[in-house]
Amino acid sequence: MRPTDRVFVALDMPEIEGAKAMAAKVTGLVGGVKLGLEFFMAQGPVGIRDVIAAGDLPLFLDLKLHDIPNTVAGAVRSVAPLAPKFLTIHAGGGPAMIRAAADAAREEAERLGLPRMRILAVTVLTSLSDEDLATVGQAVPAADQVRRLASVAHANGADGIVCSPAEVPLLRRDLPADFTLMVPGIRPSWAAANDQKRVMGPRDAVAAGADHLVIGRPITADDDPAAAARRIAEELGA
Ligand SMILES: O=c1ccn([C@@H]2O[C@H](COP(=O)(O)O)[C@@H](O)[C@H]2O)c(=O)[nH]1
Repeated sequence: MRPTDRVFVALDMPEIEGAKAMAAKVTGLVGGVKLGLEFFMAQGPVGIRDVIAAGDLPLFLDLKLHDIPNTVAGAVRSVAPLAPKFLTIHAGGGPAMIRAAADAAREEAERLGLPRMRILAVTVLTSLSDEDLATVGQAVPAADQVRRLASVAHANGADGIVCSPAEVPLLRRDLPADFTLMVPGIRPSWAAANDQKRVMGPRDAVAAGADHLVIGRPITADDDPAAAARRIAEELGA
């Protein structure tokens, strides 16, 4: 994989033209685009198709599905025609929900004759600290909870997980090499942390064993997004 292929830029914005323009600015400097709740709620599947058709970048659809197994399986089937490379669900939905999503992704890809989307299970959001977890009644360190949820996700057919860079070294020891670690909470030394709490720089995250990095505001909020993406690519060895 080329260093730039590791980076998915998070296009967290509501407008189609803004998302297309940002994707165009960073094409060649990143490996794909991540469209999530802000864009999907505003523009839906039609908007997703529009952004993807305008460029030539793989899609990471970050919808963080979390519901009963039957409902999540239906949602996976509904987005399958968009052919995302990756789709997120919440690992906290439990074993049956994860299994339902993985089965639906496989069956629907076969039915439609499309490449199978990879199901990634979100473990503990990178915006949460150990103290935040204790506040909501999970009195274990984030790293322990991530490890537990990663194991549940792997055992139930997920293709990988979303975790913070801080947990990557531990998970790389526990999990097979082909289990994808998709890692947000990436902050180059020159970028603000914003609402992220469990963070690391891009080079350190890859050195720790991350497969892909999700990077939003350090690129998209910069006065020159292409220059920011280039600095990150250079930091990764491009
Ligand atoms: O635990 C998680 C899961 C998903 N995300 C998403 O990644 C990007 C990060 O954006 P930044 O601007 O680089 O903070 C964003 O779209 C989140 O929804 C995450 O941050 N943490």
